[in-house]
Amino acid sequence: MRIARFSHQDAIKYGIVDGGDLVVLAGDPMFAGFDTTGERVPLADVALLAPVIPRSKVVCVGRNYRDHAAELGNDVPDAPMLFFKPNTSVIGPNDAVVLPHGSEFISFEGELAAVIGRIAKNVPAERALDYVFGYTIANDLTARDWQKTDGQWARAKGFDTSCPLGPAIETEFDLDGGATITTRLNGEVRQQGPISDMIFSLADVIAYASAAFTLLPGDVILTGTPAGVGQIAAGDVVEVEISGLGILRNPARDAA
Ligand SMILES: NC(=O)N[C@@H](O)C(=O)O
Repeated sequence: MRIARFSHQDAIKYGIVDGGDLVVLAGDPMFAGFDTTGERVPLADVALLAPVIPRSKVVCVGRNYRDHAAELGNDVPDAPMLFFKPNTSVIGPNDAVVLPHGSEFISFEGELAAVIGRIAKNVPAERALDYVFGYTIANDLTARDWQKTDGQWARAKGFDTSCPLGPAIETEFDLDGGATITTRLNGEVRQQGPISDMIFSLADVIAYASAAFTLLPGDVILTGTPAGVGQIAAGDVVEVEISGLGILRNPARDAA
């Protein structure tokens, strides 16, 4: 089932994608279940939004693909290397990435994202995927220069608009189905890597994270990026495609 969050006639709604239409849901499916209102809205008539605004946090994993760690001259970690992005960094499909003043190098990083559906604390890896509501696409935009100079990654990873999510949440996505992440910059393929290359599985990451902090319904986990990251500039368009989840497209512009 593919679930979208969208604006239509000045209202924010949730809906199940059904061909070219959205079957409107009575409320936020994460909290209100899947009752529908019976209303159908053409997809062409709506503006897709980020499929979820994380309740508390976006948890990210760094250097979870060997080839990406290597391309930046980094070793792979012994355990999932976690960092956060604030929910104020989240934007939706087609929203502009605003390149922050003061950074000379914003990099795209295409990633698979998981949306947590139940409160998760001290969850063992064997049961971790039971806590996943669904899957979507993310772009872990990074101020590479601040990442080097600041020491801590709060600014480099958390600036406004640094976390595009979308286009929708897929509740039936096969993690072992051979999906690949493809990132295109202005139509040119820059990243292409199978999610099977992840060093730490999503289940490992949920178990590791939930041992330290509680994951809430609506929290999002970014699972790392494969090799091929690069700079994005004003006027560019970046697309991240994951087979089975669609395409997340975002233009970039300079801050006013
Ligand atoms: N270099 C860097 O920040 N990478 C991480 O975000 C990652 O590995 O996905």
